Amino acid sequence: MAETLTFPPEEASKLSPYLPPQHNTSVSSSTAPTKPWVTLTYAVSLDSSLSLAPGVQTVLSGPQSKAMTHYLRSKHDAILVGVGTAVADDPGLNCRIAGAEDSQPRPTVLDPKARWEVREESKVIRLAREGKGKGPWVLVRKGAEVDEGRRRVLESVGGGYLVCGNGAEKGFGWEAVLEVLGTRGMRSVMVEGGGKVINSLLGRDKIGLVNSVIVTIAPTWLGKGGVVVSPDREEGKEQSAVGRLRDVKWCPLGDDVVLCGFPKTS
Ligand SMILES: NC(=O)C1=CN([C@@H]2O[C@H](COP(=O)(O)OP(=O)(O)OC[C@H]3O[C@@H](n4cnc5c(N)ncnc54)[C@H](O)[C@@H]3O)[C@@H](O)[C@H]2O)C=CC1
Ligand SMILES: Nc1nc(O)c(N)c(N[C@@H]2O[C@H](COP(=O)(O)O)[C@@H](O)[C@H]2O)n1
Repeated sequence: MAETLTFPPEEASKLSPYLPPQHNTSVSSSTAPTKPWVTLTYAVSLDSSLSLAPGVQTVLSGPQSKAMTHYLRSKHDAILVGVGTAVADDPGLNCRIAGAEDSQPRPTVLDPKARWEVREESKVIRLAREGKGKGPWVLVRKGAEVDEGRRRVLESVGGGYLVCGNGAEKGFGWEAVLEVLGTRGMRSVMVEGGGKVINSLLGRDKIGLVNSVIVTIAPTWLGKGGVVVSPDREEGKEQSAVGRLRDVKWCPLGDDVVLCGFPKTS
């Protein structure tokens, strides 16, 4: 049986400035879609690695910061990962906080070429079927060849393939991703990873898309060869475009420390 997690209210209150506005009502169909609030959140080692190697799931968060991640999931409408993570981790992408079982985020997978072999046994599908999570949305490029069996699996749990962008780009721009989510009533999205997703979201032309950053830092070095968070640096500049966070707060949680802050908006 899946574990149930608890996250103490005194810890939760420290995070509240960095969370999206909470809504008690469902979105009315007349509400114009707006860009969802984006929280970028992940766990890294002291050498900025998300995992030991591409395709390898690596536990970094201790129990308290893991509970924090699930608390964050309860505060967002959607949770987003790249297909690399979906393939490597077979993630559940649900919320397992006691008392927040009804606040399930919508799992969203960026998969331009529709290569994720989602099946009945995939954890996210099993959890959705058991009523412990929602059916995933898989964002694919216009013209992607979609497997009909996988489509049936997704749709059987209320998920599905969503076409994103105009097919002109290899992937799709973040603006297109957020538009697809906003149009479907998602007012907040928590981006969890992996490396390509995070580094692309911290790119030069993405300033203003990320509203807050919450990073768990685990007291370990994974060593060379890991999947590293390190966005491109503009030529001749002393830092990446996203630069330094403001209004920073450091919250120790067990052996880990959680860093919260706001990125540049312009
Ligand atoms: N420690 C942590 O908090 C986390 C660790 N991970 C780890 O990260 C690793 C996976 O990272 P990566 O291999 O870099 O894969 P990834 O999860 O970033 O997925 C990359 C793929 O996503 C798609 N994609 C990414 N950005 C896109 C965009 N803007 N538009 C369209 N498609 C886009 C592309 O198909 C790309 O090849 C795994 O080992 C996983 O365990 C993943 C999430 C969180
Ligand atoms: N917060 C955090 N700490 C770690 O140590 C991790 N490895 C991850 N990974 C992310 O969590 C997903 C798996 O969790 P569930 O099966 O959904 O509970 C994984 O896919 C990454 O997005 N996160």
